[in-house]
Amino acid sequence: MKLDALDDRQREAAAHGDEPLLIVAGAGTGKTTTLAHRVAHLIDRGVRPERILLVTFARRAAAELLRRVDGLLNGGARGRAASGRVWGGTFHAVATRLLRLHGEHIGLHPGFTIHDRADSEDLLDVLRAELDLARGDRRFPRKATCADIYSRCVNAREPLGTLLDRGFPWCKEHEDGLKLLFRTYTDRKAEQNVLDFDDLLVFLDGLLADPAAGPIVRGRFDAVLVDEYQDTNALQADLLERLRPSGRGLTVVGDDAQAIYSFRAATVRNILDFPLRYPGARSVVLTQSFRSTPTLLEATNRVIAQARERHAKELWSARPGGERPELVTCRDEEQQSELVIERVLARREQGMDLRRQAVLFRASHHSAQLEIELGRRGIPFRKYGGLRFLEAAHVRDLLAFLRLLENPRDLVAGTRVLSLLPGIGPHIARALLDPVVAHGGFAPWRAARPPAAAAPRWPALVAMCEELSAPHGPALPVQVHRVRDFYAPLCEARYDHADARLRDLEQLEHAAAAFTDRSTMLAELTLDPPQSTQELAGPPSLDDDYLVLSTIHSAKGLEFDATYVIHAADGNIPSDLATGRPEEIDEELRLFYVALSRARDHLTVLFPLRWYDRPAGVGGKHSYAQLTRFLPPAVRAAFDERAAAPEALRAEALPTVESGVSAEIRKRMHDLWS
Ligand SMILES: Nc1ncnc2c1ncn2[C@@H]1O[C@H](COP(=O)(O)OP(=O)(O)OP(=O)(O)O)[C@@H](O)[C@H]1O
Repeated sequence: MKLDALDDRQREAAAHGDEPLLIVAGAGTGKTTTLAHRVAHLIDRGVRPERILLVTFARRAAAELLRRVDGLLNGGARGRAASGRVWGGTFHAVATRLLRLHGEHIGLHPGFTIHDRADSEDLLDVLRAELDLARGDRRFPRKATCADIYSRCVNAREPLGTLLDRGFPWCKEHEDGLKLLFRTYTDRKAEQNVLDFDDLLVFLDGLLADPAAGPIVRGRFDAVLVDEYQDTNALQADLLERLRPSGRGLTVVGDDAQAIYSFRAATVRNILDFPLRYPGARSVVLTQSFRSTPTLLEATNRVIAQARERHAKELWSARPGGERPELVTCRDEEQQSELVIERVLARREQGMDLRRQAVLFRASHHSAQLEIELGRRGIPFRKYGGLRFLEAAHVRDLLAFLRLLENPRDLVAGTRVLSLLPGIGPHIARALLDPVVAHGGFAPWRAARPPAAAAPRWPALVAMCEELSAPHGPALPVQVHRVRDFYAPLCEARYDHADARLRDLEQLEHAAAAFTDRSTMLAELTLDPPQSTQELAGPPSLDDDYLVLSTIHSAKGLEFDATYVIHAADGNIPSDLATGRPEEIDEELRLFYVALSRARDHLTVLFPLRWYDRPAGVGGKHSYAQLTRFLPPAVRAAFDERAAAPEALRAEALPTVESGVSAEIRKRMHDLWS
């Protein structure tokens, strides 16, 4: 296979032999391109595709990479057949598959169901009450905090005491209670044959450490390639070492400058320490950006140079000059939206499709005002990030039915389902579920006596559960349809906008046809949730044109001809929620860098001087903002700075001097004399 399309360093990485390989690839330097070539090269060299494991951050990324591999293998049926056999997916998806195949070696029942983060929180909440931990005058941590502590301990491989000292000192006094809670949580999951996200990795670790099963699983693969290595955590790095103890056949690719997931216990140390973990590892550093113009790189290089610890690498580009990035100060959010829309439309007039342009922001709610304005003017857009499809209550309800059918012992799913019926609360639900858990099926419900309010619907529920949980039940879309029919009146009774919600579920019914079985559908949706019903409906048609709105986290790995980074104010980026420790500020800086490095040709950073506290404009409470600290004068020198409407701005901007504290002081001084 030819590697002509690559530059020298990319080619060196793609054609590298079996020694451990670290590719440190700056933004836009062709990391994805190189990885795709490496996979294709391995296949071409005779490695069997099913012996290649490709771990990516999201299912979409794996699919996109394998599509490129296809193309490189000359497309056609042979290429597709080959790339289709490669093991691709996220750590969690790969763990699920391996555990279903080999978990029995370590006593795991292959029919386990998976709890996502919200389910884990629910179970912890139930146990917290059951164990009576919330008693006493000092408040026991909330369910979300408990889940956070638990997950961080597991993923960062840190003992509870140390983690509490470092990250949750206010919970230290509850250390014993937390230990009891987590022990009970672990037992309860075992009784229910449930694994949570963290368990998937922990059980895979156990499987690989098992003297009998470990060699079998390791022996499945000749090559393991990992994308976005900068966002892996300690447990994931250890898992990789268990898969490839000497590092032979292991390739990791990443950019420490784009590490943005420490809140999931990811550690940028993994990439920095790779050469120490695998002595003799080859490191290839890619610095030629094929994406951004030199003028944009000048600015982004200056931004990331402010990071405290990183692989020093200055990106360069062979592309001709280009337009300097702009930093635009706006009066307020309205003006910011107007300006973005004006530019977007002007560029579309010049032939740049809407979807080659993106508006990026730190937090999902930062785009609220812009969304209203786009809606008002009828400009199509798609938003990525923020509330995910699976977080919507009605979607969770429907999936709870499917999960219960899959695993009648899943108490969290069962409680959710039964609580939908009138007259049933958590205690009655538990009493009804206990015999089902003990029996492992729904037969005990035939003779059960639900409360009077639930009685009219009870026979239909029991009949549905028995039929759909039987071994050779109807096809998956039919099952979803049956559940949706049963659920529709409950949804109408419970939620506003039931029509729209039921339409979402119709999408889910259509999407069900694409999965081989219920267990795969549940695992895939849980592990890599779609962001919206549109995404569930499959890739958009080429005729669709829409502006992309995205949180910075969801824009990772993407590129656009023009990007608009809005709300570049301190408090937004770095986020108020993260301004504690220097490491957190560094992570916010890297996020800002990820945002700025998505643009190929045009970059506009916008900063509204004044913004309203939510909800937009209601109540009229606004605050004055400071430009983000990540754009000090030395960095701003690489930008063209301008004010959106200088006249209006000057008049409006003046009060900033006299706002807040100084205005208060003046008023007090004034009042002194009245
Ligand atoms: N050797 C090359 N010659 C020409 N174009 C290239 C080459 N390598 C990559 N590109 C192009 O450069 C752009 C960035 O490449 P790619 O998407 O692989 O970057 P990346 O390193 O994964 O980016 P990021 O880390 O920022 O997500 C793409 O448009 C890609 O087609």
